[in-house]
Amino acid sequence: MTGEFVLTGARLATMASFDTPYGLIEDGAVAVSGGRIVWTGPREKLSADNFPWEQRDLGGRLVTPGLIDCHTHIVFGGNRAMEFEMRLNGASYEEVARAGGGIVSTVSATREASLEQLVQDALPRLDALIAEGAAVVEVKSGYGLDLDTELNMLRAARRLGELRPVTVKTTFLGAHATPAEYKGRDDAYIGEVCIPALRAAHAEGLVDAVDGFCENIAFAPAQIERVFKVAQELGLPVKLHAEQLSHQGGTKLAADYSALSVDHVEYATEDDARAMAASGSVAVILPGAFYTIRETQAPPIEHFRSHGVPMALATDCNPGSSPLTSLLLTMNMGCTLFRMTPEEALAGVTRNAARALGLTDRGQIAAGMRADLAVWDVETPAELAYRIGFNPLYTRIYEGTQ
Ligand SMILES: O=C(O)CC[C@@H]1NC(=O)NC1=O
Ligand SMILES: [Fe+3]
Repeated sequence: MTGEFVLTGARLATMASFDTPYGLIEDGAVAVSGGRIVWTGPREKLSADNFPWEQRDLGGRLVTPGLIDCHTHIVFGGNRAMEFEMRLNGASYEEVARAGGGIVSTVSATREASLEQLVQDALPRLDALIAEGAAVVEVKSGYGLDLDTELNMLRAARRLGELRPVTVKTTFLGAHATPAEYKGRDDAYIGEVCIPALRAAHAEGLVDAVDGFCENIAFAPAQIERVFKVAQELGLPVKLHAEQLSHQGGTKLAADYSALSVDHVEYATEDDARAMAASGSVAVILPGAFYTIRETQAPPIEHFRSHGVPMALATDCNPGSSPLTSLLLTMNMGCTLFRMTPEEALAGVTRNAARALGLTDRGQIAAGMRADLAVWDVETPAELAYRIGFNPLYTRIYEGTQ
């Protein structure tokens, strides 16, 4: 189904209003033309004269906005199952990192991989996300840590968006770790590799946003700020992995730069939440990493709620701390591990995830939005977060095409 059509008999979780939970419209209709939603509302208010198009009755099925995974590292070489075993033998995530494992151990496999190999390795991960209704996927660099490979990763990310009916948003993450050849010389790496790679990637049109890893096993706020200053000079928005394993003050820095989002935030404080509320930054909650590295400090959901900080949820799909390619399981984890409500979880992979990527025409079912929709064989929206390991997707509509 493509072109102009009307969906009827749909329970619409529009995520577009706060009047009712999920912005729910019980017996709704959606008129689509040119890949856009041109009208939506209760079926009885649909004027067939205005939209004399093919109608398709969805039989009462639930319709949500197409899902959005706003934080992934799905482009990388190799895998890290052996570290999984190390941790099962008692090594902590930080001990693995300090022993030369962690991020830098994926770097050599990524540097050795061709562009085509990086694309082919990532496609199954992308397909798994699409199979659960994803319409937008953010993809970061950060496993090259040299100029050529950082660019190759972002080229692979762009290629993924050409090969599949999905929107790929790219994020430069050169400040992910210091590579072995710069061990103990973080500042030199930032100046000699990371920043030149950012400039080159931007010049090639490969960068939609800039990220960093602010942590005691990665970079200090002052080092991240060097990268953020260049992002600002290039007119690129920023986001930041912050307060994941400890409190380093990355959140405040990100808020100072009006970051689109601050991600992980397990160790964020109420003051951090206030700063994020003031800057309009989204808290991106990543339960897959919390779960995989057996973290014990949950993110301050209540502070985000009370200060009106929008919360997104994402897989953080990466080979070390979150080998997760299910947004539905991510939603379940957000509820079960962090006590987010099912409505917050759905907002986390739709409306708020769009905001975390600076997208204004995704993540909601409303006139003017792109016609990215997911149709589900469930009665209620809560079932999407409730079930574990079950994918009830009936069909996916991407930019008005089923
Ligand atoms: O272990 C990896 O490969 C990525 C870890 C991932 N990156 C980051 O900044 N925080 C994480 O948990
Ligand atoms: Fe991450």
